[in-house]
Amino acid sequence: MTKIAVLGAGSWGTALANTAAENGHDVRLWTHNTDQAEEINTQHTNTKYLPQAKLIDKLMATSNMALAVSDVEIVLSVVPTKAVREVAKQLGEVLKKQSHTVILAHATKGLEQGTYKRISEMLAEEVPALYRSALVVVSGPSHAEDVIKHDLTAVSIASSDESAARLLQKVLSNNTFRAYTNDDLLGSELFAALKNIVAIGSGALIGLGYGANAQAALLTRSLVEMRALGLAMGAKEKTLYELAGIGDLIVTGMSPNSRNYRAGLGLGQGKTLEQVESDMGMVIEGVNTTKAVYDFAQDYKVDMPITVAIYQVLYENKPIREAISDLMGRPLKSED
Ligand SMILES: NC(=O)C1=CN([C@@H]2O[C@H](COP(=O)(O)OP(=O)(O)OC[C@H]3O[C@@H](n4cnc5c(N)ncnc54)[C@H](OP(=O)(O)O)[C@@H]3O)[C@@H](O)[C@H]2O)C=CC1
Ligand SMILES: O=C(CO)COP(=O)(O)O
Repeated sequence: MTKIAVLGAGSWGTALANTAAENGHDVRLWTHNTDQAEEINTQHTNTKYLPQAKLIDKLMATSNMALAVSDVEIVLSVVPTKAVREVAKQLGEVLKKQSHTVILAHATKGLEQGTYKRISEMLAEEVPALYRSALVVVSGPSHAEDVIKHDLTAVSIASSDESAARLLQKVLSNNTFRAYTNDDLLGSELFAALKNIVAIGSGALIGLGYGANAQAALLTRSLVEMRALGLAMGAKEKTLYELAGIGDLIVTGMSPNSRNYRAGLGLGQGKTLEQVESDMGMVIEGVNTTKAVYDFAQDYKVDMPITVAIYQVLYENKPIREAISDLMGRPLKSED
Protein backbone atom coordinates (compact mmCIF):
# COMPACT_ATOMS: atom_id res chain seq x y z
CA MET A 1 0.00 0.00 0.00
CA THR A 2 1.38 3.39 -0.99
CA LYS A 3 0.53 6.65 0.75
CA ILE A 4 -0.34 9.37 -1.73
CA ALA A 5 -1.67 12.92 -1.48
CA VAL A 6 -3.65 14.34 -4.40
CA LEU A 7 -3.81 18.14 -4.45
CA GLY A 8 -6.95 19.59 -6.04
CA ALA A 9 -10.44 18.11 -5.90
CA GLY A 10 -11.71 19.19 -9.30
CA SER A 11 -12.90 16.55 -11.71
CA TRP A 12 -9.47 15.12 -12.57
CA GLY A 13 -7.96 15.22 -9.07
CA THR A 14 -11.04 13.49 -7.68
CA ALA A 15 -11.08 10.82 -10.40
CA LEU A 16 -7.36 10.04 -9.96
CA ALA A 17 -7.63 9.99 -6.16
CA ASN A 18 -10.65 7.70 -6.38
CA THR A 19 -8.79 5.35 -8.74
CA ALA A 20 -5.79 5.08 -6.39
CA ALA A 21 -8.11 4.54 -3.40
CA GLU A 22 -10.02 1.83 -5.27
CA ASN A 23 -6.66 0.18 -5.91
CA GLY A 24 -6.19 -0.12 -2.15
CA HIS A 25 -3.81 2.79 -1.51
CA ASP A 26 -3.93 5.29 1.35
CA VAL A 27 -5.13 8.41 -0.47
CA ARG A 28 -5.59 11.90 0.96
CA LEU A 29 -7.38 14.29 -1.37
CA TRP A 30 -6.54 17.91 -0.53
CA THR A 31 -8.95 20.68 -1.43
CA HIS A 32 -8.86 24.35 -0.42
CA ASN A 33 -12.62 24.13 0.12
CA THR A 34 -13.57 22.78 3.57
CA ASP A 35 -17.22 22.22 2.59
CA GLN A 36 -16.12 20.11 -0.34
CA ALA A 37 -13.83 18.03 1.92
CA GLU A 38 -16.76 17.49 4.26
CA GLU A 39 -19.02 16.44 1.35
CA ILE A 40 -16.45 13.93 0.06
CA ASN A 41 -15.93 12.45 3.54
CA THR A 42 -19.58 12.21 4.55
CA GLN A 43 -21.59 11.91 1.32
CA HIS A 44 -18.84 10.33 -0.81
CA THR A 45 -19.73 12.65 -3.67
CA ASN A 46 -18.24 15.68 -5.41
CA THR A 47 -21.39 17.17 -6.87
CA LYS A 48 -19.77 20.30 -8.27
CA TYR A 49 -17.22 18.51 -10.45
CA LEU A 50 -18.44 14.92 -10.92
CA PRO A 51 -22.18 15.24 -10.33
CA GLN A 52 -23.21 11.65 -11.11
CA ALA A 53 -20.36 9.87 -9.35
CA LYS A 54 -20.31 7.86 -6.13
CA LEU A 55 -16.80 7.91 -4.68
CA ILE A 56 -15.25 5.05 -2.75
CA ASP A 57 -16.02 5.39 1.00
CA LYS A 58 -12.42 5.20 2.12
CA LEU A 59 -11.29 8.16 -0.01
CA MET A 60 -10.29 10.73 2.62
CA ALA A 61 -10.47 14.45 1.82
CA THR A 62 -8.98 17.26 3.86
CA SER A 63 -8.39 20.98 3.58
CA ASN A 64 -5.29 20.67 5.78
CA MET A 65 -2.28 20.32 3.50
CA ALA A 66 0.09 19.28 6.31
CA LEU A 67 -2.25 16.42 7.16
CA ALA A 68 -2.66 15.48 3.51
CA VAL A 69 1.06 15.14 2.84
CA SER A 70 2.29 13.80 6.18
CA ASP A 71 4.26 10.57 5.59
CA VAL A 72 3.24 10.26 1.92
CA GLU A 73 5.57 8.83 -0.71
CA ILE A 74 3.87 10.60 -3.59
CA VAL A 75 2.29 14.04 -3.97
CA LEU A 76 0.20 14.34 -7.15
CA SER A 77 -0.79 17.90 -7.98
CA VAL A 78 -3.94 18.23 -10.12
CA VAL A 79 -4.89 21.88 -9.86
CA PRO A 80 -5.40 24.08 -12.95
CA THR A 81 -2.30 25.77 -14.38
CA LYS A 82 -3.20 29.15 -12.87
CA ALA A 83 -3.14 27.64 -9.36
CA VAL A 84 -0.02 25.48 -9.69
CA ARG A 85 2.53 27.96 -8.37
CA GLU A 86 0.42 29.05 -5.40
CA VAL A 87 -0.37 25.47 -4.36
CA ALA A 88 3.24 24.35 -4.92
CA LYS A 89 4.43 27.20 -2.67
CA GLN A 90 2.16 25.95 0.12
CA LEU A 91 3.42 22.42 -0.46
CA GLY A 92 7.04 23.57 -0.31
CA GLU A 93 6.42 25.24 3.07
CA VAL A 94 4.71 22.16 4.48
CA LEU A 95 7.42 19.76 3.27
CA LYS A 96 10.09 22.02 4.75
CA LYS A 97 8.47 21.70 8.17
CA GLN A 98 7.97 17.96 7.84
CA SER A 99 11.47 17.45 6.37
CA HIS A 100 10.60 14.50 4.22
CA THR A 101 11.13 13.72 0.55
CA VAL A 102 8.34 12.92 -1.90
CA ILE A 103 7.95 11.91 -5.51
CA LEU A 104 6.36 15.05 -6.93
CA ALA A 105 3.93 14.28 -9.74
CA HIS A 106 1.36 16.37 -11.58
CA ALA A 107 -1.45 15.90 -14.08
CA THR A 108 -1.98 19.53 -15.12
CA LYS A 109 -2.08 20.41 -18.84
CA GLY A 110 -0.98 23.96 -19.55
CA LEU A 111 1.80 26.55 -19.50
CA GLU A 112 2.23 29.36 -16.97
CA GLN A 113 0.87 32.71 -18.10
CA GLY A 114 3.55 35.34 -18.66
CA THR A 115 6.56 33.06 -18.12
CA TYR A 116 5.28 30.19 -20.35
CA LYS A 117 6.99 27.73 -18.07
CA ARG A 118 5.99 24.09 -18.05
CA ILE A 119 4.26 22.77 -14.93
CA SER A 120 7.26 20.74 -13.77
CA GLU A 121 9.42 23.88 -14.05
CA MET A 122 7.06 25.72 -11.68
CA LEU A 123 7.00 22.77 -9.29
CA ALA A 124 10.79 22.55 -9.33
CA GLU A 125 11.06 26.26 -8.51
CA GLU A 126 8.56 26.19 -5.64
CA VAL A 127 9.40 22.86 -3.98
CA PRO A 128 13.10 22.77 -3.03
CA ALA A 129 15.08 19.86 -4.53
CA LEU A 130 15.82 18.68 -1.00
CA TYR A 131 12.18 17.65 -0.58
CA ARG A 132 11.50 15.87 -3.88
CA SER A 133 13.17 12.75 -5.17
CA ALA A 134 11.67 12.91 -8.68
CA LEU A 135 9.38 14.88 -10.96
CA VAL A 136 6.70 12.93 -12.79
CA VAL A 137 3.88 13.85 -15.19
CA VAL A 138 0.63 11.92 -15.64
CA SER A 139 -0.78 12.59 -19.10
CA GLY A 140 -2.64 10.91 -21.95
CA PRO A 141 -6.24 10.55 -23.15
CA SER A 142 -8.30 10.48 -19.97
CA HIS A 143 -11.47 12.36 -19.26
CA ALA A 144 -12.39 12.29 -15.59
CA GLU A 145 -16.04 11.63 -16.47
CA ASP A 146 -15.04 8.38 -18.23
CA VAL A 147 -12.45 7.28 -15.67
CA ILE A 148 -14.88 7.62 -12.77
CA LYS A 149 -17.30 5.28 -14.65
CA HIS A 150 -14.47 2.76 -15.17
CA ASP A 151 -14.51 3.23 -18.90
CA LEU A 152 -11.33 1.72 -20.38
CA THR A 153 -8.48 4.23 -20.19
CA ALA A 154 -4.75 4.24 -20.89
CA VAL A 155 -2.45 7.02 -19.68
CA SER A 156 1.23 7.81 -19.83
CA ILE A 157 3.48 8.46 -16.86
CA ALA A 158 6.67 10.30 -17.76
CA SER A 159 9.79 10.90 -15.72
CA SER A 160 13.53 10.78 -16.07
CA ASP A 161 13.39 8.67 -12.90
CA GLU A 162 12.16 5.30 -14.07
CA SER A 163 11.49 3.86 -10.61
CA ALA A 164 9.33 6.88 -9.69
CA ALA A 165 7.31 6.52 -12.91
CA ARG A 166 6.93 2.80 -12.20
CA LEU A 167 5.60 3.48 -8.70
CA LEU A 168 2.93 5.86 -10.06
CA GLN A 169 2.14 3.28 -12.75
CA LYS A 170 1.56 0.62 -10.08
CA VAL A 171 -0.51 2.89 -7.85
CA LEU A 172 -2.89 3.96 -10.62
CA SER A 173 -3.23 0.86 -12.81
CA ASN A 174 -6.05 -1.66 -12.59
CA ASN A 175 -8.27 -3.71 -14.94
CA THR A 176 -9.84 -0.65 -16.52
CA PHE A 177 -7.06 1.93 -16.10
CA ARG A 178 -3.72 1.07 -17.67
CA ALA A 179 -0.69 3.29 -17.22
CA TYR A 180 2.42 3.14 -19.42
CA THR A 181 5.73 4.75 -18.51
CA ASN A 182 7.96 6.87 -20.72
CA ASP A 183 11.00 9.08 -20.17
CA ASP A 184 10.00 12.25 -22.04
CA LEU A 185 8.75 14.65 -19.38
CA LEU A 186 9.16 17.75 -21.58
CA GLY A 187 7.37 16.23 -24.59
CA SER A 188 4.55 14.84 -22.46
CA GLU A 189 3.91 18.20 -20.81
CA LEU A 190 4.22 20.21 -24.00
CA PHE A 191 1.94 18.01 -26.14
CA ALA A 192 -0.61 17.88 -23.29
CA ALA A 193 -0.80 21.66 -23.39
CA LEU A 194 -0.84 21.95 -27.20
CA LYS A 195 -3.70 19.52 -27.83
CA ASN A 196 -6.08 21.74 -25.84
CA ILE A 197 -5.72 24.47 -28.46
CA VAL A 198 -6.64 22.04 -31.22
CA ALA A 199 -9.65 20.81 -29.26
CA ILE A 200 -11.05 24.35 -29.21
CA GLY A 201 -10.70 24.45 -32.99
CA SER A 202 -12.25 21.02 -33.41
CA GLY A 203 -15.29 21.92 -31.29
CA ALA A 204 -15.67 25.15 -33.26
CA LEU A 205 -15.84 23.22 -36.55
CA ILE A 206 -18.68 21.06 -35.22
CA GLY A 207 -20.41 24.13 -33.78
CA LEU A 208 -20.32 25.69 -37.22
CA GLY A 209 -21.84 22.56 -38.77
CA TYR A 210 -18.76 21.03 -40.40
CA GLY A 211 -18.22 17.27 -40.27
CA ALA A 212 -15.62 14.55 -39.73
CA ASN A 213 -13.57 15.45 -42.83
CA ALA A 214 -12.95 18.89 -41.38
CA GLN A 215 -12.10 17.50 -37.94
CA ALA A 216 -9.69 14.93 -39.38
CA ALA A 217 -7.98 17.62 -41.45
CA LEU A 218 -7.65 19.88 -38.41
CA LEU A 219 -6.30 17.18 -36.10
CA THR A 220 -3.80 15.90 -38.66
CA ARG A 221 -2.50 19.29 -39.73
CA SER A 222 -2.30 20.29 -36.05
CA LEU A 223 -0.13 17.26 -35.44
CA VAL A 224 2.33 18.74 -37.93
CA GLU A 225 2.39 21.98 -35.91
CA MET A 226 2.80 20.08 -32.63
CA ARG A 227 5.68 18.10 -34.13
CA ALA A 228 7.45 21.23 -35.40
CA LEU A 229 7.20 23.13 -32.12
CA GLY A 230 7.88 20.01 -30.05
CA LEU A 231 11.10 19.23 -31.89
CA ALA A 232 12.21 22.87 -31.71
CA MET A 233 11.69 22.84 -27.94
CA GLY A 234 13.38 19.50 -27.27
CA ALA A 235 10.51 16.99 -27.14
CA LYS A 236 11.12 13.47 -28.39
CA GLU A 237 9.34 12.80 -31.67
CA LYS A 238 8.10 9.38 -30.56
CA THR A 239 6.09 10.97 -27.72
CA LEU A 240 3.95 12.67 -30.35
CA TYR A 241 2.77 9.27 -31.58
CA GLU A 242 2.11 7.90 -28.11
CA LEU A 243 -0.64 8.40 -25.53
CA ALA A 244 0.57 11.84 -24.42
CA GLY A 245 0.62 13.02 -28.04
CA ILE A 246 -1.79 11.71 -30.62
CA GLY A 247 -3.77 9.76 -28.01
CA ASP A 248 -4.68 12.88 -26.10
CA LEU A 249 -5.16 14.87 -29.30
CA ILE A 250 -7.78 12.37 -30.47
CA VAL A 251 -9.77 12.25 -27.25
CA THR A 252 -9.72 15.97 -26.55
CA GLY A 253 -10.36 16.84 -30.17
CA MET A 254 -13.31 14.45 -30.54
CA SER A 255 -15.02 13.98 -27.18
CA PRO A 256 -17.85 16.19 -25.93
CA ASN A 257 -16.50 15.44 -22.43
CA SER A 258 -13.62 17.78 -23.23
CA ARG A 259 -13.98 21.24 -21.76
CA ASN A 260 -11.80 22.67 -24.53
CA TYR A 261 -13.88 20.98 -27.23
CA ARG A 262 -17.11 22.22 -25.63
CA ALA A 263 -15.68 25.74 -25.43
CA GLY A 264 -14.96 25.59 -29.16
CA LEU A 265 -18.42 24.19 -29.82
CA GLY A 266 -19.96 27.18 -28.07
CA LEU A 267 -17.78 29.61 -30.03
CA GLY A 268 -18.78 27.89 -33.27
CA GLN A 269 -22.43 28.25 -32.30
CA GLY A 270 -21.95 31.99 -31.91
CA LYS A 271 -21.33 32.40 -28.17
CA THR A 272 -18.69 34.83 -26.97
CA LEU A 273 -15.57 33.61 -25.15
CA GLU A 274 -16.87 35.26 -21.95
CA GLN A 275 -20.19 33.35 -22.23
CA VAL A 276 -18.43 30.08 -22.91
CA GLU A 277 -16.08 30.54 -19.94
CA SER A 278 -18.81 31.48 -17.51
CA ASP A 279 -21.10 28.60 -18.66
CA MET A 280 -18.33 26.02 -18.23
CA GLY A 281 -17.63 26.50 -14.51
CA MET A 282 -14.47 24.43 -15.02
CA VAL A 283 -11.03 25.22 -16.32
CA ILE A 284 -10.58 25.65 -20.11
CA GLU A 285 -6.80 25.42 -20.27
CA GLY A 286 -6.52 25.88 -24.04
CA VAL A 287 -7.53 29.55 -23.96
CA ASN A 288 -4.44 30.73 -22.08
CA THR A 289 -2.24 28.12 -23.73
CA THR A 290 -3.13 29.53 -27.15
CA LYS A 291 -1.57 32.83 -26.17
CA ALA A 292 1.58 31.17 -24.86
CA VAL A 293 2.02 29.03 -27.95
CA TYR A 294 1.31 31.93 -30.31
CA ASP A 295 4.31 33.70 -28.71
CA PHE A 296 6.43 30.54 -28.61
CA ALA A 297 5.88 29.94 -32.31
CA GLN A 298 7.35 33.36 -33.05
CA ASP A 299 10.27 32.88 -30.65
CA TYR A 300 11.14 29.50 -32.12
CA LYS A 301 10.33 30.60 -35.70
CA VAL A 302 7.89 27.73 -36.20
CA ASP A 303 5.06 28.07 -38.72
CA MET A 304 1.80 27.31 -36.86
CA PRO A 305 -1.05 28.66 -39.00
CA ILE A 306 -3.82 26.79 -37.14
CA THR A 307 -2.63 28.06 -33.76
CA VAL A 308 -2.40 31.58 -35.18
CA ALA A 309 -5.96 31.29 -36.54
CA ILE A 310 -7.30 30.15 -33.15
CA TYR A 311 -5.35 32.95 -31.44
CA GLN A 312 -6.95 35.50 -33.78
CA VAL A 313 -10.43 34.16 -33.01
CA LEU A 314 -9.87 34.13 -29.24
CA TYR A 315 -7.85 37.32 -28.81
CA GLU A 316 -8.51 39.51 -31.84
CA ASN A 317 -12.24 38.88 -32.37
CA LYS A 318 -11.67 37.48 -35.84
CA PRO A 319 -14.85 35.76 -37.04
CA ILE A 320 -14.30 31.98 -37.12
CA ARG A 321 -15.54 31.57 -40.69
CA GLU A 322 -13.08 34.22 -41.85
CA ALA A 323 -10.24 32.46 -39.98
CA ILE A 324 -11.17 29.16 -41.67
CA SER A 325 -11.43 30.80 -45.07
CA ASP A 326 -7.97 32.36 -44.64
CA LEU A 327 -6.51 28.99 -43.60
CA MET A 328 -8.05 27.19 -46.59
CA GLY A 329 -6.92 29.94 -48.95
CA ARG A 330 -3.20 29.82 -48.12
CA PRO A 331 -0.80 28.95 -50.96
CA LEU A 332 -0.92 25.23 -51.77
CA LYS A 333 2.01 23.19 -50.46
CA SER A 334 3.24 19.67 -49.67
CA GLU A 335 2.22 17.94 -46.44
CA ASP A 336 5.48 18.28 -44.52
N1 LIG B 1 -10.95 17.02 -16.18
C1 LIG B 1 -10.28 16.10 -16.86
O1 LIG B 1 -10.87 15.13 -17.37
C2 LIG B 1 -8.81 16.23 -17.01
C3 LIG B 1 -8.14 17.37 -16.60
N2 LIG B 1 -6.78 17.45 -16.75
C4 LIG B 1 -6.06 18.63 -16.31
O2 LIG B 1 -6.10 18.66 -14.88
C5 LIG B 1 -6.04 20.02 -14.43
C6 LIG B 1 -7.20 20.25 -13.48
O3 LIG B 1 -8.35 20.12 -14.25
P1 LIG B 1 -9.79 19.76 -13.70
O4 LIG B 1 -9.73 18.81 -12.56
O5 LIG B 1 -10.58 19.42 -14.90
O6 LIG B 1 -10.23 21.19 -13.17
P2 LIG B 1 -11.62 21.61 -12.52
O7 LIG B 1 -11.99 22.90 -13.11
O8 LIG B 1 -12.56 20.46 -12.60
O9 LIG B 1 -11.25 21.79 -10.97
C7 LIG B 1 -10.23 22.63 -10.56
C8 LIG B 1 -10.00 22.39 -9.07
O10 LIG B 1 -8.86 23.16 -8.65
C9 LIG B 1 -9.27 23.94 -7.54
N3 LIG B 1 -8.54 25.19 -7.47
C10 LIG B 1 -8.61 26.25 -8.30
N4 LIG B 1 -7.77 27.22 -7.90
C11 LIG B 1 -7.17 26.76 -6.77
C12 LIG B 1 -6.22 27.31 -5.87
N5 LIG B 1 -5.69 28.51 -6.06
N6 LIG B 1 -5.85 26.55 -4.82
C13 LIG B 1 -6.36 25.34 -4.62
N7 LIG B 1 -7.26 24.75 -5.43
C14 LIG B 1 -7.65 25.46 -6.49
C15 LIG B 1 -10.75 24.19 -7.77
O11 LIG B 1 -11.35 24.60 -6.57
P3 LIG B 1 -12.67 25.55 -6.56
O12 LIG B 1 -13.84 24.64 -6.81
O13 LIG B 1 -12.66 26.15 -5.21
O14 LIG B 1 -12.50 26.57 -7.67
C16 LIG B 1 -11.18 22.81 -8.23
O15 LIG B 1 -11.31 21.94 -7.14
C17 LIG B 1 -6.11 20.89 -15.70
O16 LIG B 1 -4.82 21.30 -16.03
C18 LIG B 1 -6.64 19.93 -16.77
O17 LIG B 1 -6.16 20.27 -18.06
C19 LIG B 1 -6.06 16.42 -17.30
C20 LIG B 1 -6.68 15.28 -17.72
C21 LIG B 1 -8.10 15.09 -17.60
O1 LIG C 1 -6.85 16.36 -21.03
C1 LIG C 1 -7.97 15.94 -21.03
C2 LIG C 1 -8.31 14.58 -21.47
O2 LIG C 1 -7.17 13.80 -21.69
C3 LIG C 1 -9.07 16.81 -20.58
O3 LIG C 1 -9.28 17.76 -21.54
P1 LIG C 1 -10.28 18.98 -21.22
O4 LIG C 1 -9.58 19.83 -20.21
O5 LIG C 1 -10.50 19.63 -22.53
O6 LIG C 1 -11.54 18.37 -20.68
